[in-house]
Amino acid sequence: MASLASAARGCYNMPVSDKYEHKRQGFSLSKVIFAGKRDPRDSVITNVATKMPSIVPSPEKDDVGAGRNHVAWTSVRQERWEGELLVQGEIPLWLKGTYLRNGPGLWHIGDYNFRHLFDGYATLVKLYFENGRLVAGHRQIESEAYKAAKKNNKLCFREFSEVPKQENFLAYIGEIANLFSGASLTDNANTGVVKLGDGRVVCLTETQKGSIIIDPETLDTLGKFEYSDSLGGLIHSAHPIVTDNEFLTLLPDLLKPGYLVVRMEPGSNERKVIGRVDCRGGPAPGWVHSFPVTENYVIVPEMPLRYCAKNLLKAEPTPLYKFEWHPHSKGFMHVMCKASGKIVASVEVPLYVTFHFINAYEERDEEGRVTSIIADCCEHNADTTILEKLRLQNLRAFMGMDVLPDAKVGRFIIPLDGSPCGKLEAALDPDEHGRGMDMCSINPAYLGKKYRYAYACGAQRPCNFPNTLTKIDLVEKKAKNWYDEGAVPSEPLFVARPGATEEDDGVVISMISEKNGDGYALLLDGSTFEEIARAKFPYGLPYGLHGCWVPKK
Ligand SMILES: CC(=O)/C=C/C=C(C)/C=C/C1=C(C)CCCC1(C)C
Ligand SMILES: CC(/C=C/C=O)=C\C=C\C=O
Ligand SMILES: [Fe+2]
Repeated sequence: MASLASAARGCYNMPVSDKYEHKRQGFSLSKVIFAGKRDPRDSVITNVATKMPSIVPSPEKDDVGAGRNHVAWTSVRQERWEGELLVQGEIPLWLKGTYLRNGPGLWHIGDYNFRHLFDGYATLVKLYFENGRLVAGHRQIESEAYKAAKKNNKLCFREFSEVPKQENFLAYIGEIANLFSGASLTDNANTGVVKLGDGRVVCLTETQKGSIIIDPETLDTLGKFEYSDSLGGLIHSAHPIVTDNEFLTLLPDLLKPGYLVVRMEPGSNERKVIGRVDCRGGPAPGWVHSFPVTENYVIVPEMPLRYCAKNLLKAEPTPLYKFEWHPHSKGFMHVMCKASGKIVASVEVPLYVTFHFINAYEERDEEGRVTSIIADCCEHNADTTILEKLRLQNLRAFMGMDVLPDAKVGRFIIPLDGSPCGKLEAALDPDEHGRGMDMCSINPAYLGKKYRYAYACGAQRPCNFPNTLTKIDLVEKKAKNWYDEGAVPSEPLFVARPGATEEDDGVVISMISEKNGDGYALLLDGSTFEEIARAKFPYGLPYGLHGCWVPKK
């Protein structure tokens, strides 16, 4: 057990093994005992499964509720917890498996507070469903960046907006040199989590070294996912396209502006090049947080929000962090044939800003020839201020003003007949979802295919962050919205009912951070979008980004 003295220093100085006694025997979850700091703000509850008393994480209640500091933007207090949750409503019996959600849940080291939502150390949350019951938990990912911060009580690697402070000029030069080799970049895998075709579960961020294998049951950090090829580069898309058959991703080339489109087989760590896209504008490739695919093509977006080598080197953040807005460089969409690597279209499109593509598909004529590609994304009306809005001080400062910039379901229409330009329009009236739009998912069986439904976060204004769950019907051009006043819901993840024939036959899982500092897991019916179950966590949940579903074998 940690001594009281070390406990008083808080979680950073305590080895994980000292902090917990933690066993799991099927559903009779045994002890989940936190031996850390005893603080009046820590709530003592009884573990639902065992009636064992346990101390569980709790947000700083004083700071939440009054609009000062929402639990969504408050660091989780303990490194891990697990317990069974009491379920209100009915969890369908067919729902068997684990929902995993990754995200930056710890935004400080000692007294030092991080600047941006994307800076936080990765917190994995799990919801394990079986027989209508639900076991939940969370755990910090043990990245090198997180471990070094704990050990040294300071930032040691470059995060999204944070750069370690150097003691002298020589150290500064050393750090810059390490930037070129990638050594000073973070491996804080805080963005997404994917299940590969071979069963390995990998947490990811935008640095390639931040690819970390975890155990979806225990949430243990198992080690780095090492790419065995020699493709090099330091960064990649945070959102590879992962199916049972392949892993596709984009590697931006900052030296000779372009992107490598690469593919990895299940069971392998070796990415192979499908082809290369050369950028058509600007001094650097556009930021590729995500990209879409169709059945036969990989769509490579070239956004006018571009990586910026100069900003990468800076110690102090610039308004757009490691990026720069280049409207004169224009925006493009490139279409590459997956089988041959040939570029079949490269069109100029209106300026755009997106983090997340929703889906894409091929439109065909009567003879079955592909005439165009439709690619949908959460589009921020070509306005980069969304990045600034995601600064923690802005998220925490909500005083009821309507400050979330408008966004829409942006639909790119990319002709394949050699026309030089594509179109970008709103797939439906953005007022249907309150002009907020991000954090999307679809039925994975419709990946790359003509589809009708998307699930995402929308807005009920006034707000400073997407605060609704929305089901978008792209045929009827209508949305159904779920809202809980003051709550911040995380990305809705659709899980199909086994054997379903309708696209929306399944459930939607989201995690909700409430305005009173509490949090709950929420299940909506995929079709009606009505609540079917919720389960309250014994502590408030920080906001999280992306999730995945790991079905029970
Ligand atoms: C959480 C999220 O959505 C995005 C995270 C992005 C990160 C951590 C980006 C990190 C980077 C560096 C540390 C330096 C190189 C550039 C860049 C990929 C932006
Ligand atoms: C949370 C977010 C945007 C919200 C704006 O409407 C973007 C997250 C990006 C990274 O995964
Ligand atoms: Fe993302």
